[in-house]
Amino acid sequence: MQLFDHPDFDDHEQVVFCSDAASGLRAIVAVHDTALGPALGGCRMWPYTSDEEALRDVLRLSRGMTYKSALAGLPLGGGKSVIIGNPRTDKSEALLRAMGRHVERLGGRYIVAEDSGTGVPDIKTMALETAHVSGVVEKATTGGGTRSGDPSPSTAYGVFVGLRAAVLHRLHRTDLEGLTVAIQGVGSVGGHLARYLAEAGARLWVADIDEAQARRVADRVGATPVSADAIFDLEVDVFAPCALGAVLNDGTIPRLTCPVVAGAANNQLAEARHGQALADRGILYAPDYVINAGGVIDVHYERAGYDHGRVMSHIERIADTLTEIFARADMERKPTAAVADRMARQRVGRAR
Ligand SMILES: NC(=O)C1=CN([C@@H]2O[C@H](COP(=O)(O)OP(=O)(O)OC[C@H]3O[C@@H](n4cnc5c(N)ncnc54)[C@H](O)[C@@H]3O)[C@@H](O)[C@H]2O)C=CC1
Ligand SMILES: O=C(O)CCC(=O)C(=O)O
Repeated sequence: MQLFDHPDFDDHEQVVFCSDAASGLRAIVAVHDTALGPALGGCRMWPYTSDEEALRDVLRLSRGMTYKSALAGLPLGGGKSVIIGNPRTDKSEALLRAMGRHVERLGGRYIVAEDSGTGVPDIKTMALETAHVSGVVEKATTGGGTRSGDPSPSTAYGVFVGLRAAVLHRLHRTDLEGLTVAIQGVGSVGGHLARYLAEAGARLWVADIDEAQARRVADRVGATPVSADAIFDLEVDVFAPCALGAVLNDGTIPRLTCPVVAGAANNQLAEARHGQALADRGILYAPDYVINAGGVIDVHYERAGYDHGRVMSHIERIADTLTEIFARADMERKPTAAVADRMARQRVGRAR
């Protein structure tokens, strides 16, 4: 397995392979860049079929976090971790505590939070061994209620305001009444996004490999459930990928007829060239790490002093950042993803 010469290595500051024989933990922590601050990023648990697949995922995810925090204007660097295993069957207190001890050994260079396959209780278990966690504290909302440490509702809100900005730019529409949206993956973020969109009057189609979950969300928000494969072929205004990565690839892009792709999933482009492939088809792509920054904004304020109103207005600035990226991409005739990458690298470069 390549490491320093890995195509996704991208000068990572530190990559740590973690194991714990007693609990069966096998994990990788990737710290991409700490120029702007400590590397904050979620811990994904997934039954990777090879170590190589896990390494590639964590390297791409952690670089994405550097760019995400940079363009969200946060004093944070980029990192991420993956646990190799099935979150339904392989999770145990011993395994999560072992992961917490590995995070603690990094001395605060990496701060762990939730991602696919981990939730608030898991991060709370890690917190028994390390203080370097976020996404765990119950927070008061402006409506007078409370919200758990789970950043997913904030991520979904950011995707919602970002999607609105993309629709305004590409379709010149200021309201979402009757807008048609296909959501791929209706777990934590996709489920909340469906609610925001339904409340705004959008017509929704939802798909999930967990078909019961797709039906539950569809019933709740009045959407139409479709199969996980059919979601790419719908004639809709917006395709919102909210499952896992590499969903925009040589096989799927030719099937899309929507003018806008705007969703929460990390690493949506299988390869950088797929940003150009979308632009060639006239599809406006909202770069993933820009539109899905609501979660990292939320967990940042959890550590820096939480004020729900301030968090929401910071998240709403995602729309301004996207609008700037779309305008520059139009002007320079470049894919939006390439423009966003350049802006993020400039911000990190200035911090260095
Ligand atoms: N949770 C958060 O706050 C944030 C999440 N993200 C990203 O958003 C994505 C979704 O995250 P969560 O909602 O937290 O994860 P989740 O695990 O709660 O939900 C993902 C859903 O997608 C479904 N799924 C997986 N593969 C699928 C496929 N091929 N077709 C259809 N459905 C499929 C799963 O069954 C699951 O219901 C991930 O890529 C994550 O990295 C990004 C920023 C923050
Ligand atoms: O949402 C989180 O749990 C923290 C940030 C993160 O990992 C992400 O944005 O992918």
